[in-house]
Amino acid sequence: MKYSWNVAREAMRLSPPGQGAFREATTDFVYAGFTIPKGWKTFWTVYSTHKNPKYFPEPEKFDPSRFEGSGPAPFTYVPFGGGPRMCPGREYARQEILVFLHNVVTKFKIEKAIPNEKILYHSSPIPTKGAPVRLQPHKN
Ligand code: HEM
Repeated sequence: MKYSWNVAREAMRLSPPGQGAFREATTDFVYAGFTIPKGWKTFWTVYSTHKNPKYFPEPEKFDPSRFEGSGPAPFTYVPFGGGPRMCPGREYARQEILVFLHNVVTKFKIEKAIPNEKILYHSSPIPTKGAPVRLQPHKN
């Protein structure tokens, strides 16, 4: 189910379920010209990392082929975080997403009821109208 997972990954790139997390600087460091002193709280963001055109050309375009081959460079695609505190539920989430996708796609034609529905980001992305869909069972 490589292609299905690439589709899911591209969806999580454009609309990450989690927006990032806090970290405490364990030492003084300089990032992009800013000095971050030891002990400061920092927030790493998933959303802006995923939209970096250096790593994701045409970042607004939905393109699952980005994940083919060796895929994005390390720490440029981080829906589950990275490093020692990376999401321990990521493999379970992958299985859940793929099982759900498989059942919906093989059984139904799915269509958004509100094509350009707005998404609000209250930490997690929330479709303003609840993302209603029309499902039509396949004929065969
Ligand atoms: C699409 C689904 C999910 C996404 C996008 C997601 C994303 C994340 C992110 C971004 C973090 C922070 C990682 C960091 O600070 O570096 C995290 C942490 C965590 N996630 Fe998930 N997660 C998902 C599903 C799950 C599931 C299904 C579970 C459990 C069954 C889970 C359990 C946890 C736990 C316990 C942490 C804290 C880890 C720590 O601080 O050491 N997550 N997740």
